[in-house]
Amino acid sequence: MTALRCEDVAVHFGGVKAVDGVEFTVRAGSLCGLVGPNGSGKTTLLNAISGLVPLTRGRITAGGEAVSGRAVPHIARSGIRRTYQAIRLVPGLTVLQNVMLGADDGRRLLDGLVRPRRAARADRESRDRAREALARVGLTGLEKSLPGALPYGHQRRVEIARALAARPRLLLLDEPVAGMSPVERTEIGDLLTSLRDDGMTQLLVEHDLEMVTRLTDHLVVVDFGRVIADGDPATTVRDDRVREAYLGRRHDPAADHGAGGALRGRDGG
Ligand SMILES: Nc1ncnc2c1ncn2[C@@H]1O[C@H](COP(=O)(O)OP(=O)(O)OP(=O)(O)O)[C@@H](O)[C@H]1O
Repeated sequence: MTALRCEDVAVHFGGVKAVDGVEFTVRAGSLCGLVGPNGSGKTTLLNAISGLVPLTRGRITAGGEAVSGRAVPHIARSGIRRTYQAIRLVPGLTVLQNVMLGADDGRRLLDGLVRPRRAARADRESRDRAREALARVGLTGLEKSLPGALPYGHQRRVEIARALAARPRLLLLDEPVAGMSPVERTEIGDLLTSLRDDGMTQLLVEHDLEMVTRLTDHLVVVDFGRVIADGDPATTVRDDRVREAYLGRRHDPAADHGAGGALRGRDGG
């Protein structure tokens, strides 16, 4: 079954063709990697799927329903949740409160104004879901901490918990291990595979090709806003077009890694 389908998706910013005719499918229950050199259009694609940027052309569907053309809250309520490249936690709220923001689909706030009793029930539900999500990412016991007091790797987990609290059907992850130590990267990798084992569909943007090849079921490689390779990770990563996109010459990107290192592509960012 198809969880996500992008058909001829284009996002242009004036003359910049950030995404230009992208086609790919993510199978339900799979962990799909989306890789490519710096500036190849990965984040723009995640933004397009989550409704943050409008499509110049094309169509995106999730579980058969149209996503393109919908507003961000509608897409979020339809079960598509994401994390961001830069951590976006609210510093003045506790870990639990931050995660509760993900569990709440906006109705709690509305109910609070007009139906206080129903709001109290929704609040309890959000709290339960948030605790469940924190347990899932291994952060039980840190509910009352402020995010700024936690190590960086834990803050990333809080972000993932916030997305999980909505019990999404599709989780978009934008470089969830960026800036992490090798141990933290391995732990997050284990978390993503265990979520996949639970049946959660994920689209993972990540620069570390060795990690992506190891974790994912399927790999989509983009360059200059276009898909240049798509398929089984081990084969795809050795495709000549992928080698050339990363290094501008024949090379084996997957073999070119130190532990935890990441090939950043053309500009080495
Ligand atoms: N809002 C914007 N306005 C103009 N150009 C943009 C905008 N957002 C992205 N771009 C450009 O679109 C291209 C694709 O950017 P995008 O951030 O999607 O790439 P990326 O593959 O996620 O890069 P990275 O790996 O460095 O995060 C780049 O040339 C970028 O400068």
